[in-house]
Amino acid sequence: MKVGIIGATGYGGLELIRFLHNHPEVGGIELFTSSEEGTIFSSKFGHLLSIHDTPLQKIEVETLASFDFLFTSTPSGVTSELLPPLVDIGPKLIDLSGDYRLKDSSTYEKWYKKAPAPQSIVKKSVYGLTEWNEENIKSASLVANPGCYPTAVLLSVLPLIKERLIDPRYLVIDAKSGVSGAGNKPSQTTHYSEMNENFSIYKVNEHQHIPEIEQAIAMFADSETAITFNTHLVPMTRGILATSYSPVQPGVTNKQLNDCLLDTYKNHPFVRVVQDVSTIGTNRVKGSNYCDVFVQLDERTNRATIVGVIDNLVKGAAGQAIQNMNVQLELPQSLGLDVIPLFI
Ligand SMILES: NC(=O)C1=CN([C@@H]2O[C@H](COP(=O)(O)OP(=O)(O)OC[C@H]3O[C@@H](n4cnc5c(N)ncnc54)[C@H](OP(=O)(O)O)[C@@H]3O)[C@@H](O)[C@H]2O)C=CC1
Ligand SMILES: CC(=O)N[C@@H](CCC(=O)OP(=O)(O)O)C(=O)O
Repeated sequence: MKVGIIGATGYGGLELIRFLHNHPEVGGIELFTSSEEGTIFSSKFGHLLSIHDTPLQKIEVETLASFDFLFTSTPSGVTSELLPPLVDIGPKLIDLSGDYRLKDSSTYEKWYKKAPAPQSIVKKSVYGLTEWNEENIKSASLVANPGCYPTAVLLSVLPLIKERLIDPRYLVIDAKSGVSGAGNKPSQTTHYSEMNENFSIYKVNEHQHIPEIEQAIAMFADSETAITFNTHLVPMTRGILATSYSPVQPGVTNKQLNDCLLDTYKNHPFVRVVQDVSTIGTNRVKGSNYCDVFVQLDERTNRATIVGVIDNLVKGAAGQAIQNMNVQLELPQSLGLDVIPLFI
């Protein structure tokens, strides 16, 4: 099977290469660029010496049309124009950007401040939160891979909202991310001397993942809600930890909350329900496709504390994208993704 990666030089692209390299069904991986055509990949990324010594190729629809799968890992606003001519002409498309996640074009315009993709194509796209949308992903021609924060948040809160154990009207989400979440383009906020030894909040009440989380809560848990969601930058490279707070419905117990998570994910290899809070943390999932979830009822306030942890570049991006490819091919979800977290 022939696979192409557009945006291969970015962090999401590099993680796609790392996992697809070991995927038994992938015969060839070809890498595309908008800015460095002809550059030998391993001359730019030394860790791929003797693994990817091929030149980066120019992005051309005619060339891309011959692939079985195309992964696009580009900034928002790129695939809204690039992908429409490729839909339904051959390759299955998996887009890691936010361009096809939001079903309402005016919502995309408002939060991303960019022109939306054509509505007819957005309509065809399938939201790739694997554990919650497997049946639709199977037959999708275009998968909109979820955002990194939404993955950590949704996998932890959706079961509890769906089973009406918590009240999503008062859901408050406090999320933290490592710096690789911002991609490889240098900026003032990610500059080492300004980010190191610093812990900051950003995009207060205006993060573009707010409408994505609300849309998914409506889609999978049948609840309309307006969430409070804020994001923080932590001086580390990888990882997201999202802590959500919500009142529980009257009479709900800690056991019911935990049983709900355990029951929801009993047949899902990548979501682990953690019982002992001392074993939850970004280094327990680092480099892997796991999402660890945790819930505990505060009996004093009758509010639940709900935690979701992922590696933003794996379950939050490349790993989930490959998990979706496996679903589309009706292969075991963990094929090519079965790695132990780095931990130390
Ligand atoms: N980093 C993360 O944790 C996550 C990122 N995402 C999303 O995935 C996408 C990729 O993220 P990430 O890898 O971090 O980003 P990076 O900034 O690290 O990489 C993006 C890559 O896109 C390519 N690119 C830039 N402009 C264009 C263009 N006009 N046409 C085609 N390619 C272009 C560049 O490669 P070249 O110059 O070679 O073309 C660049 O290396 C983004 O939409 C991001 O929001 C989603 C989940 C998690
Ligand atoms: C740390 C950091 O800056 N993270 C980025 C992640 C964004 C992202 O991946 O954006 P889309 O998925 O919506 O394209 C942010 O908060 O904007």
